[in-house]
Amino acid sequence: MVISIDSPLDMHLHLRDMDMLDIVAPLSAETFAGGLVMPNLVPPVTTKEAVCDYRNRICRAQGDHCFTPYMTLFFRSDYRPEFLESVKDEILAIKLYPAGITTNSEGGVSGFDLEELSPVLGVMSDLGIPLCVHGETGGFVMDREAEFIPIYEMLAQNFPDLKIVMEHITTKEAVAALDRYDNLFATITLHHLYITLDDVAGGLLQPHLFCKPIAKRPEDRSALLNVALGAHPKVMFGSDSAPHPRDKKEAPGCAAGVFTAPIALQGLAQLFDRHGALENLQAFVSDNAQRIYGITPPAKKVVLEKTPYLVPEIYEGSVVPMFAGQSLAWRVVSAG
Ligand SMILES: NC(=O)N[C@@H](CC(=O)O)C(=O)O
Ligand SMILES: [Zn+2]
Ligand SMILES: [Zn+2]
Repeated sequence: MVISIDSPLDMHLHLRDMDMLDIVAPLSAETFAGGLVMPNLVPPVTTKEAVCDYRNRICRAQGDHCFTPYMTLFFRSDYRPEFLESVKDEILAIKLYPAGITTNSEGGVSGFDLEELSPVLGVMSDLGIPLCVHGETGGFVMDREAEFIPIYEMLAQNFPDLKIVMEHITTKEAVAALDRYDNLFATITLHHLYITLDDVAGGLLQPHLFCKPIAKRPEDRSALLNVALGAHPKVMFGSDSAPHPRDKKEAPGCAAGVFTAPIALQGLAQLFDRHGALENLQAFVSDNAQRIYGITPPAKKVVLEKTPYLVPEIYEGSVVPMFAGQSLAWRVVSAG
């Protein structure tokens, strides 16, 4: 069996910098037509110059693959309106992190005081710049996302014209919030469609499946599967592919992040096929994002075939993917 996907998009992607960028950028660019590139570098991407320089480094690293890096800026509440106006054509979204909640988020916001956030959110709304959010509180780790939903609601109510993307959702509470506000959208990762906390910590600890937000309960995964497999019009694929060097994962103090970019389309094809939902994969992995963000990615046809594919144990001796050493039921035959 063969399927083809037009211009697959990864709307939440960590490409990192330097050596890691050189390893992972070509892997995303090989099978995806574009991706929303996260700004949590060290230091974070907070100036127009940093956005443009980073885009140039990505384009150099991706080789001759046809791939559009859609850039983001790291949210700060002290951005001036003139700055936002001057940077708006270089970015697709601004990404907000609560301070210290995930990898390289120390420079994020330390509270959700509307008065403090309003000036920047108001200008973003006027300029049509979407807001992407890592939505977790500092509460108990399994409750962090559900506790954050009232903050999403407060933002959605106060800025009805601002598009707000709940990034990498993991709970049934986040799925339920989607339909309560016209301006709330979400990305869903591959790993959160496959795993629960049991897969991470139910047996021997699996560092390569450890990420923020942590994988949740079976009923949460079911809620995510329901909207992803049904290609709910407000959800998009965002891998949250978050590579870390192997020695930072297989270590005490394991870094958070699952590396999925090179196996994401194969993993999605296997999942949608298993659930008899292959006809919805195109919408989940491209069409919904095109409509939500108003983008037209480069034309790229990716052909997948139902033939076993052995996932590499490691890339460039450095970074271990999800499903390392395991066989997936689908392989990429061609992309271009
Ligand atoms: N998801 C993760 O566990 N890690 C991401 C950060 C993020 O997306 O929260 C990373 O940059 O490593
Ligand atoms: Zn995040
Ligand atoms: Zn991320």
